[in-house]
Amino acid sequence: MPAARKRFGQHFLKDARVLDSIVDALGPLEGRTVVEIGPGRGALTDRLVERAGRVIAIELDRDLVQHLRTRYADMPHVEIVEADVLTVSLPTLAGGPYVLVGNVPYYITTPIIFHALELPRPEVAVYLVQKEVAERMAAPPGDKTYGALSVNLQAVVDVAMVRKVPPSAFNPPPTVDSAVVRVTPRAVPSVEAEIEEKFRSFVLAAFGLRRKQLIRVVRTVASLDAERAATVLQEAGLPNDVRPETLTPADFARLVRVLTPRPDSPASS
Ligand SMILES: C[S@@+](CC[C@H](N)C(=O)[O-])C[C@H]1O[C@@H](n2cnc3c(N)ncnc32)[C@H](O)[C@@H]1O
Repeated sequence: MPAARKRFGQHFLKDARVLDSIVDALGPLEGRTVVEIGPGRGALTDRLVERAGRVIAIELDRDLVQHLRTRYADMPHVEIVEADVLTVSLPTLAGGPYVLVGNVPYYITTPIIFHALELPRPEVAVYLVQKEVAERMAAPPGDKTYGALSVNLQAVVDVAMVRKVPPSAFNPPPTVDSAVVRVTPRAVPSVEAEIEEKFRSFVLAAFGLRRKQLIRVVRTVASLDAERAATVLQEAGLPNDVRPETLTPADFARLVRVLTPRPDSPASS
C-alpha cells in the first residue's frame, strides 16, 4: 500500500460509519454513473463499485492509480483516470447524467467545487470538506460565515450539511474538523448562465467591501457616480444603506442584471 503523501492532501478515511453516510447521501446508485474525485486507496470506491452501474475515479497520485487499477482489474464497470481533476471536464468524462463524490484534497477544495459546476451539473454531489468550508458553503444571509462562496454557490445549487467528521476518522488525521455536504442543482437558479461569470466576480468584489454600505459598493465595483449608483439600486429594488452580507443570491442577481446592458439595448449598440 503506497504511503500517505502530504503534498497531495492525503488523509484516508477509516471510519465505516462516515463512509456509509457519504454513500447514503448520494441516494440510490443502481444503474447510475458515479464520478469520484481523489479515490486514494479506495475506501469509498469499494462501496461505490458494489452499487453503481459505472464508476469513474480520478486520481493524481501515480502510485495510487496503479494500486487502484490492480484492485479493480476484474471490474469492467470501473475506470481509474490518472489526472488532476481540475484539468478534466467532468460532464464530458461522464458522457451523460452523473453523480459526483469526493473526500477532496483540502488544498484545492474551493476550485474543485466550482469546477464541478460546469454544465450539465451532477444530479447530486457529496463532498467531505473542511468543516469551516462546509459552514461557509451552507451559510444563510446575515450569518457570520456568509460570504462570496455562499452566494456564488447558492445562486445555482442547494447546499445541505450532512454530518460533522472528527480528525480521528482519517489516517493520518488532519489538524482540522471536517464535514460532509450534499449539493444539488437548483431547479431555477437565481442567476442565468449568460451572466454567471459577471455575477461571480461582482459578488467577490462586493464581499471585499463587506463592511461598506451597498451604494458605496456599487460605486466602487461598477465605477459609477453617486447618482447613477442610486438609480441602479432603485431599479434593482435594493436600499442604499444595506451591507453585502445581508443580500440573498437573488438580490445580487437583480443588481448584476441591472448593471449588465442587454445585447439589444441602445447603451451597448
Ligand atoms: C483526502 S484524500 C481522500 C482519499 C480517499 N477518497 C479516502 O477517503 O480515503 C484526497 C485524494 O485526492 C487525491 N488528489 C490530490 N490532488 C488531486 C487532484 N488535483 N486531482 C485528483 N486527485 C487528487 C490525493 O492523492 C488523495 O488520494
